[in-house]
Amino acid sequence: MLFLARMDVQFPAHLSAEDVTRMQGLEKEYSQALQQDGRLASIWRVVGEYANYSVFDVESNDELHQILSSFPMYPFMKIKVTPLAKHPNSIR
Ligand SMILES: O=C(O)CC1=CCC(=O)O1
Repeated sequence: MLFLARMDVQFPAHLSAEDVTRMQGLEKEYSQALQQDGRLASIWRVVGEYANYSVFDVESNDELHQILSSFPMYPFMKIKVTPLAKHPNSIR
């Protein structure tokens, strides 16, 4: 099952720069593991925003929820998920 997720990041003002850097490092590690195993099929930066669009390829809604809620920066992200179906005009 394919899902498009938009993630908007907003760190609280009281978080130190060191904590933000540490979070970003943990996020990168987790994100790259998901990319290695194919569940995070692609991730794109939204130009000019601290946000991304990501395509997930997973078995179920429950699996996607588990993945999203395990992102280290999950408490600091607003996430909007759109389920994707095959377009009838697609050649792939
Ligand atoms: O867009 C970001 O930087 C936050 C994020 C979520 C998953 C990821 O790899 O980065």
